[in-house]
Amino acid sequence: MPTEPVASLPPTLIYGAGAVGCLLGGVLAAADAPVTLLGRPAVAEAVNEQGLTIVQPSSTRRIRIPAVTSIDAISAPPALVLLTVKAYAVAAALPDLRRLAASGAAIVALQNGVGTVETLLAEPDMPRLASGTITASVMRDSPATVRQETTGGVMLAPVRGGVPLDQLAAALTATGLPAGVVPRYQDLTWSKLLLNIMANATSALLALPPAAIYADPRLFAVERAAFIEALAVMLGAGIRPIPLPGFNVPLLAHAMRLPAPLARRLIAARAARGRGEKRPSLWLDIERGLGTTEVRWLNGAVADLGARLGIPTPVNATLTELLEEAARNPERRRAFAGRPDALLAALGRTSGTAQA
Ligand SMILES: NC(=O)C1=CN([C@@H]2O[C@H](COP(=O)(O)OP(=O)(O)OC[C@H]3O[C@@H](n4cnc5c(N)ncnc54)[C@H](OP(=O)(O)O)[C@@H]3O)[C@@H](O)[C@H]2O)C=CC1
Ligand SMILES: CC(C)(CO)C(=O)C(=O)O
Repeated sequence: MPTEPVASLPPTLIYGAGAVGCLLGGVLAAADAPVTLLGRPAVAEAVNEQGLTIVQPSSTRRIRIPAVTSIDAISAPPALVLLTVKAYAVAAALPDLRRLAASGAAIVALQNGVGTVETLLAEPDMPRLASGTITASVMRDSPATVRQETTGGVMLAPVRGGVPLDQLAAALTATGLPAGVVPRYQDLTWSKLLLNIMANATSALLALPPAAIYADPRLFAVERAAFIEALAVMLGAGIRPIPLPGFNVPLLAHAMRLPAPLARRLIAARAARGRGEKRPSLWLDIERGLGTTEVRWLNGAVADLGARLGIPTPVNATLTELLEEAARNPERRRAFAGRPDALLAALGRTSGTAQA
């Protein structure tokens, strides 16, 4: 029997059976919530045949959850859609999302970065929208196995129209993933962006793990400058850092503004562990060889808002450009892989100095 918070969750479709989608769908299905996964054929086939294996810090479970490859195969129209594709895959999903919205579904966008909510808001016929973020780090080990690498939870925020966010938060919390609701989606998405830009673009370009980025004071200075730029554009737009499950973002923002050596001493060790064994997302994106990454929604969003507000964001703008070039052209990435001096030079930072 599902517990009361899970029983009150309306029929829910997880659109994007990847690491995050499988974790959220899996924990809800394990608690008997009415969830269906929508994913690629290899994933749907493996999940339907073998069940979905969820590895969490304190348990490993195999869960039965129906998986489909098309919205035409769903038995009843969902009332709720958790959108869990990458930000760069949202455009291709729009025709499905329009049909789902037309049949009454509310859509919760769980992408990292800033821009997906705005894309959905531009859709005139999506009256019920919300935003969400997950702070746990999740990897896919095989088509039907996902691994939650770090503890964390989910934070949700309304965007437009009525979305049963309190029910969703209560259901997720009942499954063991602490979840809450905040009033302003901009605070939510930008606070998560602050976490996501840390040791992400630099790590992807250099093919070095976050621990190596934080160990080098010159690279830490780049991280700190990118973070402070992002914070400046947020504050300039009236957006505030807020606490997210497992991450005190306001305290992090305070620590980052301390002098660089002190900031590094306070932040480096915790930040290096933030993703567990998972590589930073932009590194994973670039290695998939699709020619695209989520950098436009991360550092790129900082540069875009900075340009609109007249706030300089040279580090984020350059990291966006370099990563986009490297995603399109592997030769460009080879120029930086394992070569901090080359990246520092491309960022206009004299090698050997730790500029603020
Ligand atoms: N993994 C993590 O630890 C965290 C990720 N996030 C964010 O959550 C979002 C999802 O990330 P993650 O789960 O890691 O990404 P994944 O790439 O693991 O999952 C997305 C899945 O959706 C599939 N997909 C994309 N478009 C469609 C479509 N039209 N129809 C069916 N399936 C589709 C993808 O298939 P294919 O690959 O073939 O396109 C992929 O299997 C991202 O924005 C990410 O930044 C947030 C917090 C933590
Ligand atoms: C940083 C993390 C793990 C969650 O906070 C994340 O969002 C990601 O790696 O994509």
